[in-house]
Amino acid sequence: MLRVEGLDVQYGRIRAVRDVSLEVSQGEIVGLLGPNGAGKTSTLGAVSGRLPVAGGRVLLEGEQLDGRPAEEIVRRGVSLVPEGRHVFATLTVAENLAIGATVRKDRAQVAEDIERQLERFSVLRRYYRSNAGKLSGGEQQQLVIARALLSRPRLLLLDEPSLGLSPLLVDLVFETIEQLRAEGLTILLVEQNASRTVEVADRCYVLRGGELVAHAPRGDLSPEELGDIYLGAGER
Ligand SMILES: Nc1ncnc2c1ncn2[C@@H]1O[C@H](COP(=O)(O)OP(=O)(O)OP(=O)(O)O)[C@@H](O)[C@H]1O
Repeated sequence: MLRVEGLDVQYGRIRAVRDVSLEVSQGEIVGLLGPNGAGKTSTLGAVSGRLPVAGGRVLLEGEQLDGRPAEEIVRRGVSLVPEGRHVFATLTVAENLAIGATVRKDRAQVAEDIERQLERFSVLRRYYRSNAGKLSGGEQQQLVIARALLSRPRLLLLDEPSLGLSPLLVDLVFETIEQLRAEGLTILLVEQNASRTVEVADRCYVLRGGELVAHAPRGDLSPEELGDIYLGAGER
């Protein structure tokens, strides 16, 4: 479904991603692991059109995504849940959800999809008319995932969804990821929580210093390799 070929991403003269190639097939959960500053967020930025591609190509089902505006990429079925749970704090949960559906015209189905997300994340129903800024971190994470789903993506890009959450909420996030895959979604999951990611992902890529250093199917990343990722992260 997604093919990234020889991707380079630059911030001025800083090369954040160098010659990265990866693939995500339909129905897969693919993990993208690596320590702070490895280039994971920059890779998702380039795929989602939020950052310019300095070199290489990004293809969705064979069609070129790089060079297209971010909104068109959403319309083509790729939705990003950015790092840091960026909700619109002064808007209600309802308004935040509606923003996720702005690329769609099928209003009746949007209403059905909102209902489906409120069933999935019951806390969002409870706070539907409250300002999103009042939600806890875990609740905001549920809101940004639900908001991303409202564009009806075929490919979901998740950037560190479990970061800073309590163990119970980390469980909820990973359960949600597995549920979404069961519903037919394809997922590229950026995480520093390597041990949980290798449990759910069909395959994992490991980035370090902007370069791809490993690619392994489920079960193929050794404890030593995982340990390296953690050590590289420098915080666990
Ligand atoms: N806006 C920016 N301007 C300049 N350099 C940046 C910018 N954003 C990221 N970088 C640099 O690009 C490199 C890759 O950063 P990136 O955020 O993609 O890594 P990451 O693997 O997602 O790490 P993290 O887990 O900390 O988000 C780092 O060296 C970082 O300092």
